[in-house]
Amino acid sequence: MAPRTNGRGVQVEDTKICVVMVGLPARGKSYIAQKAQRYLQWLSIDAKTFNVGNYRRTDAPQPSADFFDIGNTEGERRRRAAAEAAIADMLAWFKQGGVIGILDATNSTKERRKWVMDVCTREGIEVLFVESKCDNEEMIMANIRDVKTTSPDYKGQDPEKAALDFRNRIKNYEKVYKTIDGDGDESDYTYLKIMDVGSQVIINRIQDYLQSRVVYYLMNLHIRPRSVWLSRHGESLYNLNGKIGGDADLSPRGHQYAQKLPELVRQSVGGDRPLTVWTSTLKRTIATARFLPENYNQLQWKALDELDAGLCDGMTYQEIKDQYPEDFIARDEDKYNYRYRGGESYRDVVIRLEPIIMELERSEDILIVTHQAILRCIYAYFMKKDQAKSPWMNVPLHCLIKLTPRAYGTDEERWQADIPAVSTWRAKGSTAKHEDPTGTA
Ligand SMILES: O=P(O)(O)OC[C@H]1O[C@@](CO)(OP(=O)(O)O)[C@@H](O)[C@@H]1O
Repeated sequence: MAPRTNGRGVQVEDTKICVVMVGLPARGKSYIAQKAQRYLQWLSIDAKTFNVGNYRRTDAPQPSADFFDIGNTEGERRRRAAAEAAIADMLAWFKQGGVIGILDATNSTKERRKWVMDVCTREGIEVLFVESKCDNEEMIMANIRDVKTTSPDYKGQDPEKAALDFRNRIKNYEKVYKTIDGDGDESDYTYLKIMDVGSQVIINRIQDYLQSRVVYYLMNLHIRPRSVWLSRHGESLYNLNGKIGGDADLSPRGHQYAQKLPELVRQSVGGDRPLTVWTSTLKRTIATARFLPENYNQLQWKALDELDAGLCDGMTYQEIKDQYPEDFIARDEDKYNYRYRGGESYRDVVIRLEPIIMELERSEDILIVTHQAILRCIYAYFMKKDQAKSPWMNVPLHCLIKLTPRAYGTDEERWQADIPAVSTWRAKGSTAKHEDPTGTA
């Protein structure tokens, strides 16, 4: 589409994209859809998933596998009606300003894909097909296990019967399923085809920046089991004094935490499996990671440095309130968007963390030793915390957090080191140097 100007002569993007999932059931389409939605929302790009199955489920009781047979005309009529309803809602959502709509369905025939393509093109919406093609039995089985325990279609049913029914449903789809093969009309389509969860990918006719961002992200996803460990640095001398920013050394208790960290990590890993360690380039995170075993690879990232407080760097919250009272109030009113004079906002931090998230998605087990604001942003990505709340989250010092991504969410465990530290958490409106977030002192 032609770019629009915003009145000040600056070109603004007017792209709207419908990401159309393609593939047989149990190929991880919903997983891909929800990951893409989360990634985009975290980057403040308005994205929403429209799951056709949910529309089908609202109008009738749970059907059996026969319902999905191509010869079942009533089934076909209802499945088509569900797709129409989902698309109608998506188009209405685009009109209200939505940017990336994700149509989560099998879209397994060329006819169905052409229909979606025509409807979207008429409305000026770009279409990006994302096909997950997988013949890996192990992965399909894992997905079936997951579906039969989590899908609303099989709620309360005998798991064995559910698995059998689901397998029959897949067989019915297999009768009509056509992969996007670049033949005929489809050779002009924009698509990403992911084979066996990333072992091979095919990309066709990617048109613009936003599409390429989505495609690059999806290419980096994997579903091998792994965890991400997060820790703040040990208590610093600045933390003790209630000062923000800076590049201070650890306090004596901070050093104790550094000595304790290898044991905490070993406990949470459940063995001697080495992790890769990422720190910031600031002294307090590097010092915190220095006793970790030598076979742990360590890497310093500038992108993991603490939120830059600009002119306020090195001040206490009380000093900021005294010297920049308006800024102090503005930050409390909208902490996510407030940008320190000459420094950064949480929104800025998310943008600079994007390559970290991309690299995390590509990687296996990683331990990140970083700072309060940075940890909040990374945590928010995995745990789907919204922007208004995440900058106010309490992330205690001397605590190791383990996040384990699963098919439909992320599990969290915490290990608190038995080493006291000040609290750097601050309530809205307060300038207290150290507060107790639980209120129990
Ligand atoms: O956004 P707020 O809540 O002010 O928290 C960020 C602050 O956390 C601090 C501690 O108060 O980070 P750090 O973990 O690096 O010590 C400050 O340096 C930083 O400005």
